[in-house]
Amino acid sequence: MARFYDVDITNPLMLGTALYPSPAILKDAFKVSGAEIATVSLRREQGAGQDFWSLIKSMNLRLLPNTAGCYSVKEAVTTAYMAREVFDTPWIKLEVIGHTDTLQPEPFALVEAARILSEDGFQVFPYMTDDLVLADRLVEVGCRVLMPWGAPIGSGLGLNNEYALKTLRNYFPDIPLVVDAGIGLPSHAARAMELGFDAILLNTAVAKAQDPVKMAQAFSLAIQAGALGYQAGPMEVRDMASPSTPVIGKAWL
Ligand SMILES: CC(=O)[C@@H](O)[C@H](O)COP(=O)(O)O
Repeated sequence: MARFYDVDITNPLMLGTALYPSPAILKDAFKVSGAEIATVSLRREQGAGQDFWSLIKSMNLRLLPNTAGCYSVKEAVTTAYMAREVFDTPWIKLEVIGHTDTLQPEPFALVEAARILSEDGFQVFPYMTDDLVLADRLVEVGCRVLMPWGAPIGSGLGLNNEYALKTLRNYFPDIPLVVDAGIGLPSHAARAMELGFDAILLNTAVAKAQDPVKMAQAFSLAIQAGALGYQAGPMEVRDMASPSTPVIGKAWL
């Protein structure tokens, strides 16, 4: 179970709502995944029409509005205020993009926007790189959840820097950590959970799968397996072989 600000979540899979082949497939993917949280983009889905929003509403999900597509503090903060108004939630997935090709977050603007929003009562989920110092600054300005990327949005590359993700886990044992973006396969998500992450946010890998509903189920199972593996306490990895069959009594043969 993860706790985001004052909300307990039983299913650690968070799904995006973009790029699905149809609204019916989106709905079935969410259903089969058991995801409780959906991220929605006020800006991106502005043209989606009333049917899209009615569908999202009917699915009874907790919404995490995002500031996708924002490139400055001003844009992100303005979008966050609009999202709070429209969705009536203090939650905001804060994206301030700094690079058009990699969609890498702009760390300085991210911290500044997170500071402004946290001071005004928002509960900020910052989409960030996996940088330890950036994480420190975000916590200093009030973030109580961190969302480092696995890899660039939509790339499907998985966990590009496991060392950095492990470092974040070690240094922030009490802050819920979510891998957000770049996940391509269920095994990537399982691995992040094995590292002790609290949840996974993904979109493209499910929406762009040949069978999004089946893929949503695969992710759900993989995340559950990874979380159980972490909780079970994995064995210590060694460089040397160690026989798994007892050797006692071998001399008698
Ligand atoms: C939907 C959303 O918020 C994305 O910006 C998110 O970061 C997911 O990324 P992927 O599409 O790579 O899973």
